[in-house]
Amino acid sequence: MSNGPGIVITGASGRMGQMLIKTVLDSDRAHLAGAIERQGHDWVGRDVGEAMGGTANGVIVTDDALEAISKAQVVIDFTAPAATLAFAALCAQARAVHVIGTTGMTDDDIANLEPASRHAVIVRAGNMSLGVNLLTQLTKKVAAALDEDFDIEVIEAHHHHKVDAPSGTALMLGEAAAEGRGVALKDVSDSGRDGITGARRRGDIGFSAIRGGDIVGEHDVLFAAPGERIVLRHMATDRGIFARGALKAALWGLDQSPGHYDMLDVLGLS
Ligand SMILES: NC(=O)C1=CN([C@@H]2O[C@H](COP(=O)(O)OP(=O)(O)OC[C@H]3O[C@@H](n4cnc5c(N)ncnc54)[C@H](OP(=O)(O)O)[C@@H]3O)[C@@H](O)[C@H]2O)C=CC1
Ligand SMILES: O=C(O)C1=N[C@H](C(=O)O)C[C@H](O)C1
Repeated sequence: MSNGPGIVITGASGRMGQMLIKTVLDSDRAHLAGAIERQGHDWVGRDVGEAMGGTANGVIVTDDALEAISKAQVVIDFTAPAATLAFAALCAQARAVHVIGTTGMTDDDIANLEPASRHAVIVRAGNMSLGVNLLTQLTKKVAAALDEDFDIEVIEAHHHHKVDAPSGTALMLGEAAAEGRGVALKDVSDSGRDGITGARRRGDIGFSAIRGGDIVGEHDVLFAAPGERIVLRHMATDRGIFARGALKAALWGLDQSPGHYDMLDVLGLS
């Protein structure tokens, strides 16, 4: 007898895909209903437990996403923007909760999720950990309390495989800082400085990205003024924090009406 709702994991062979599979298998509140990989991937047709180097668990990796999703209540998806948009359409069709951790989505990509969110629950966040979501609220408060004498910089560091910058988390923190200041991030964002950039513009929110080794994810929000600095910091040392957040979002999403939600909604921090 299987426990709780059936959850499908996309991008099963990925760093987060494997962590999510372990987290769902360890949970007594849900069960693993499917594991999806793209067509031609060498995991397709194999038992996912064995493919991960462990014991068989009876879930065979498939490239037939619609078939897998139609048998589940939830899809947890940490893949890539184009794949996530395609999975959103399938989740809407199957009325499955779609938990999206994928980052690097453009404003157009996010707008393109809207039709799906009219039929199914979407929970999307660039970071699913409790710590980072709490940090967004602290960032907003500090930014609201300080004036533009304090330059705001978001500094992030990740492993050398990461393909997008600034990270989804850095953008969440930048949005929170902008909200605290009562400005739109798009009007004050400054990322990718290189060459003769000119002096820093008062009121800008800057972004810097470090890529190296196996860094799981580190984020500083720096408030720098003449004579003093405040640094708010989050350090992730284990991808399990993101997977546990995603599972929490999945279970929460089952009780919601169709719509587009984030982790602040799930954690009751909004
Ligand atoms: N919100 C959060 O809390 C977190 C978000 N992330 C985000 O999650 C995403 C994945 O990160 P990570 O696991 O490190 O990346 P990986 O590259 O390790 O994994 C991505 C997986 O998605 C698969 N994939 C990509 N495109 C498709 C497709 N079209 N159809 C099916 N599968 C596809 C990849 O397959 P293949 O290998 O064949 O390309 C791979 O298995 C990133 O956007 C990252 O920023 C990461 C951690 C936390
Ligand atoms: O790609 C990663 O690894 C991570 N991505 C997310 C992001 O872009 O912020 C979350 C976490 O920092 C790890």
